[in-house]
Amino acid sequence: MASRPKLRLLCLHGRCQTSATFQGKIERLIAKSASCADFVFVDGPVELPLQHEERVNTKGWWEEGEARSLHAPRIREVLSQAWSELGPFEGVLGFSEGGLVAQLACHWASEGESPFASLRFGIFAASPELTESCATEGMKSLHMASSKDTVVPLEESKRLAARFSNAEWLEHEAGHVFSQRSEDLRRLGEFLELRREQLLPEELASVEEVEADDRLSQEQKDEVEALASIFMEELTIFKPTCPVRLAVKVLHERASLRFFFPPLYPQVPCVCDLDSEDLGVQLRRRELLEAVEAAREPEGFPSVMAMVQEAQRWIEEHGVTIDQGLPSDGTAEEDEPAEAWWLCEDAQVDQELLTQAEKKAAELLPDGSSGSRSWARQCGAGAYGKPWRFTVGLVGKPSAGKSTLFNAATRCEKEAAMAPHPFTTIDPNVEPGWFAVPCPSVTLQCQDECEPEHGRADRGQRRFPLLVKDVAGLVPGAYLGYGRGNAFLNDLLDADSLVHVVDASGRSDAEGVDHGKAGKGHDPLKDVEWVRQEIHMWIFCNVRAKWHSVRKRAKFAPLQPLAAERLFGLFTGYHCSQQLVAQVYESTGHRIATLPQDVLNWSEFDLHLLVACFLRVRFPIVIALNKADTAEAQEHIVRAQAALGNAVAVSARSELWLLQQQRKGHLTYLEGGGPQSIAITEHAPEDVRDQVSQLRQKVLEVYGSTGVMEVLSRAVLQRSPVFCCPVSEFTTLQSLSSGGYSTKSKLVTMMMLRPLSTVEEVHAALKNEKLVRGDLVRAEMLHISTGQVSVLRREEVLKPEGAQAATFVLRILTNKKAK
Ligand SMILES: Nc1nc2c(ncn2[C@@H]2O[C@H](COP(=O)(O)OP(=O)(O)OP(=O)(O)O)[C@@H](O)[C@H]2O)c(=O)[nH]1
Ligand SMILES: [Mg+2]
Repeated sequence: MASRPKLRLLCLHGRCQTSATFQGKIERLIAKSASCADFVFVDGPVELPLQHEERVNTKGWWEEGEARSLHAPRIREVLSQAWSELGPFEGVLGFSEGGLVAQLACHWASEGESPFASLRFGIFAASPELTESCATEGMKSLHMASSKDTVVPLEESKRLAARFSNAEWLEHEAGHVFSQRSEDLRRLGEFLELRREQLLPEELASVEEVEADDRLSQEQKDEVEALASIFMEELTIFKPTCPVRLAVKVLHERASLRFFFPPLYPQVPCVCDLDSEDLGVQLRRRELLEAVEAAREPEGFPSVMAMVQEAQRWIEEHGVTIDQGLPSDGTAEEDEPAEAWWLCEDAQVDQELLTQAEKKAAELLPDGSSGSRSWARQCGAGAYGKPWRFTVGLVGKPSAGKSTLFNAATRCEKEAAMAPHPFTTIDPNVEPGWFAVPCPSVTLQCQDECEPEHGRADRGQRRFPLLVKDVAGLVPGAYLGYGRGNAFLNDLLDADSLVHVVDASGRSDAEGVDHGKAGKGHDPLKDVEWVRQEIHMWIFCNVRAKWHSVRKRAKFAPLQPLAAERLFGLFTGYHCSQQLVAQVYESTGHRIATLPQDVLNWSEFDLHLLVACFLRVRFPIVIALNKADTAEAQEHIVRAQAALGNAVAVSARSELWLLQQQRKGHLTYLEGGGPQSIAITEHAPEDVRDQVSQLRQKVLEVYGSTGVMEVLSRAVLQRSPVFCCPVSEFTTLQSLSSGGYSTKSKLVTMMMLRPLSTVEEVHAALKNEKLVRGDLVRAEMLHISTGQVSVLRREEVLKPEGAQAATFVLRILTNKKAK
């Protein structure tokens, strides 16, 4: 494991940005150089007025019209605070106005002013020059500039570079931006690596050297000493000793937690990071770090010990996915029968048992039923009190049309690659797309005055955003690592539900190779079964490989209380809580109280059933019978829809074509609509007219629409979300919008929340989005069908009536008025 510490780099945003937006702009650089440097962001001290369509105020470093000189006390204060709470920093990186601030920092460091003396280099992107000449002695620099920059001319950036001796120069064509071109990122990465080698030697320090360093506080020295006596050779202390940088091994040689003490630690928090080259650990990195962060002691107290212990506990608890792919831990029971079902090789899955388990699971948990159960809340960890940003994952075999559906669903200008050969897509594409929700304006008879935030109310529905994720094609045996195998399956983990894209034309075989019209005719119904089973086997094999660890706990009396936690913990890697797994466990007819005795007698079927039920709840799947426009598809679609509840005929290519023609001005098209939704413009070419008439005949008249919007909507509604329209008055139906203002138009704002959200959580979500201020005083609901108003209790759960999507018109009163 690397023994060299990382650089700390202070990043300064440009005018009209914030630390968060700037971080987003350079995220590729951060990702590429994460192993070499920590990127730390701070906000400028001047809050700029809200601009059109902005939801938060952006920041700047100087007031409007103020001279940008070396005399800048407000900026010095911000930087000094950053240095003592988040620093010290070896480097500074500034974009545009932030580049001026970076010059100030270099100047103060060159002059030896406290606390900036640690600073050794600067990266200046699209940076103007300070009016007064600043000191640059001892500073290395890299300058990024563009001849296409119309804000800061190239010449000015060149003059700035000339002020530094040995300046490195990097020119690009992208204009007034921080270039994210791979070539430029590589150069920047090399520059950072070199600084790291020069400034941070690969040398370790002893506890005595830490003790002897006068620059460190006694509290910091005491903590290092205590850690050394507890962790001994598991602890590494890096040189130089000030600031303190440590690493503690938490998983033998495979992972360490790194700690960095800012000068004011423990009064300000230490920085903690996970260092691991192990894939299993990296996959869980964010979760592990969240758990570790939550274990911090209050400020003023040493935290490293508690954080390391939490990491060790978490790793033990989640062992299943952490050491995925690692050699066995050797804990398999010696006395287990050699032919036991849980000791099988991966490839040995009893297909018959799996099919039976799926059937039983479908009876126990019919499609779309889980959202209305009392435990639907447990599905998807902890995002209550916030709007639900829903992600639909598109899965299916290669060339089924996933990327075409993705491009159609997201109206993506920069289209995901589509081609008639397998594995066109390797890395997942993620973009915002749209689905349709019932709009309450229809029943409330105000459709004409209703202007939804997105699009408009039409045919009783309105558009609502979601994220669509297009992943690589799945091939048989993916769970064993074929195709892109497990990496692909991992890409799906953040999806809230799945759309399985099936090539309903039957022209392509199981591997996705298109045999055209001459193809023998593959039965698309076979594909439908197979994808669910592939995901099932992936989870099943992962759990089965650790089954011995559940048995171990169930067998020995002192460990029995841990058996349930262990079993449920084996599922939490699929982004869900232990409580959810516990509820799914009970839905299979078992009782948690007798779990240790029961699981010892479990057959392979029992585990299949648990996995099948879990899958139905965690990853509900809707089928898109794609390529509905082809002649061969019709027969298959009729058969498939008769056999399956949740299958929609789709022609992704037609939807995409319509959107492209609309963009070219050849027609107008109401997305998701039927034969009447297309109006050809006067000057449309003849071939476009022909195509439209074919498309109407083959798709819209047969299936009602292209099916794209429909299939996404079904995928979302499977998870039973709650939709809320907050209004200021029921009489006017005027919406609440940003800042708590009410708008002139009716029912503008709609928010999607997780199933069974309470009134209190709706309030929290509205507050989170800055639609209301203050504490909840009273909540009222307008019954859309009767026009009656009722008062809601704060703990009241918002439940749909019947199978309809749950849409609520609410009036939330708080103790603070809108600003
Ligand atoms: N006729 C017809 N062809 C379609 C439709 N959707 C996609 N195709 C074609 O099917 C081929 C494969 O489409 P892609 O969208 O690249 O398929 P994919 O599932 O993303 O494939 P991989 O990325 O390789 O997994 C392309 O030639 C598409 O034009 C459709 O609705 N109708
Ligand atoms: Mg693709």
